[in-house]
Amino acid sequence: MSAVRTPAVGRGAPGPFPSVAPVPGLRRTAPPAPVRHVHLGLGSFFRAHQAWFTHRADDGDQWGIAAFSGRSADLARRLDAQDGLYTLATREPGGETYEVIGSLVAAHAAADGSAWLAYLADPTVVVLTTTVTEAGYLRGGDGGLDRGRPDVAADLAALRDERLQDVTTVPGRLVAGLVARCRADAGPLAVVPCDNLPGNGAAVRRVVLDLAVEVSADLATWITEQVSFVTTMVDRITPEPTAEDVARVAAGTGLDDPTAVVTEPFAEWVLCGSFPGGRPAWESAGATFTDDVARYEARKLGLLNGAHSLLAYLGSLRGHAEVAEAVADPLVRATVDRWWDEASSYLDFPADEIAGYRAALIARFANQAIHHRLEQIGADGSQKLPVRIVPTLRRELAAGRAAPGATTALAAWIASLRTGGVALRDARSDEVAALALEPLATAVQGLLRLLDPPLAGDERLVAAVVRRVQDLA
Ligand SMILES: NC(=O)c1ccc[n+]([C@@H]2O[C@H](COP(=O)([O-])OP(=O)(O)OC[C@H]3O[C@@H](n4cnc5c(N)ncnc54)[C@H](O)[C@@H]3O)[C@@H](O)[C@H]2O)c1
Ligand SMILES: O=P(O)(O)OC[C@@H](O)[C@@H](O)[C@H](O)[C@H](O)CO
Repeated sequence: MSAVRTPAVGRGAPGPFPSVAPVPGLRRTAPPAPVRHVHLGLGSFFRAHQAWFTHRADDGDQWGIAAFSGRSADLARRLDAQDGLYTLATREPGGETYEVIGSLVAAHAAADGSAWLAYLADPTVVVLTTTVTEAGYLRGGDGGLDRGRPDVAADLAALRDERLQDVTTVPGRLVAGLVARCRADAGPLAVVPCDNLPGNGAAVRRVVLDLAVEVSADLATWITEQVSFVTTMVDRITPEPTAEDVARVAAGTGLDDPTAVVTEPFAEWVLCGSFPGGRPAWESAGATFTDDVARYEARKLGLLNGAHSLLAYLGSLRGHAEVAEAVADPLVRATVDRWWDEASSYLDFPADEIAGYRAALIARFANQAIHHRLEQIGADGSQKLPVRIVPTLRRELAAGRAAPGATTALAAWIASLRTGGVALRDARSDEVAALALEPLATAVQGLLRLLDPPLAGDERLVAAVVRRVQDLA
């Protein structure tokens, strides 16, 4: 991996700075690090965040990562053709810098079940990270595994029949890998979810154990004893790369890299939990290990992600396409501030730190070099709003306050569904679309129920959301 390290750029570097010199070619000139870490969900964020932290870690050359795409084979094939190497472009308004990331040493298609099982049965593999979207864990309304789904039932049947390579869902793949590990007596493993879900360690542990116990009680016991589930707060704004991004990276580096990723300079990773088999020294690359991750999660999910969802729906209704554009709109910005005032009262940080965090977020959102499409953020509203907006809304309502910021966020989602703000892409799109077509009051009640059943029983809230949807439509 040392053969592909580039000069330290990006996080902490003073800006603005010009594009740096071309990176080395996208083929390895030295043997890669041994695989000790497996990742599921080979998307842009993993490449800008977890793989980058490992690349930057002091002992990164001991920690190769084998990553599996969530669904498609194309990206894995392209990365494989480049020995897993790819360009990470860090973009500020004043310029772009490039690193070739070397920590990804093998890229596999989702369907490569035999490789998945072989890695997880290998005692030298001790870390498993995931980025599969909030919806990918298939949690039901109570947070447990949604057992009513046909794909979950099919995975359970495959696991019981020992057809471990036939599973298709994320919980199914995790459990199949753990069956292989248990059989091989390969020892402890840390599962490290890196999606925007509060308490993501406990959330993933629950769906995994819900499925495992149906396969066998012994398997569930083995998982309880051998597998730790680490909770993480992850942060780095990384939009889906466009063809224009790839062309700009090629122009800046002199190398054609179809797998290039564009990200912002800021990066944060806060982790809580044990790594019984060891881990990379991610703290040497800036990660924080703590016993109390919940307050970091609450701050990030409420202030950053909550504002992102508000920007997505309200911004698109006002004709904007990207975050930087939407946050520059005074009406949208004022609503974000209102939402932040509401969310901030429940955060366990000193007021000056919250003020600093908010100011930094405005600068991050306003970064016009990052083309973060509202449509990407607005996907899966039924999964995201319950963790980003609803907890604050419930507390505000319990305190007898009207919560206009939170109310506007939910109303903007509903108005967007009814009048075409961001295009509907949702894990529950059939239900969401059908509810949105109902007469307004029925639609509001049904959609609030989908987010959080008690909200639908609050008549004052329903009336307030109805009025707000009418204002926005
Ligand atoms: N992009 C960001 O700025 C960012 C920042 C913080 C956290 N995250 C988290 O990372 C996740 C992935 O973001 P990304 O930008 O890499 O997205 P992406 O679309 O580039 O990649 C997502 C990966 O997850 C897989 N996937 C998606 N849905 C799945 C499903 N239902 N089952 C199995 N696999 C599935 C995809 O195949 C792909 O491999 C987000 O959903 C979020 O929770 C992203
Ligand atoms: O990635 P998602 O789809 O969960 O959410 C979209 C954005 O809010 C999110 O990706 C943020 O950019 C990110 O969480 C910043 O760290």
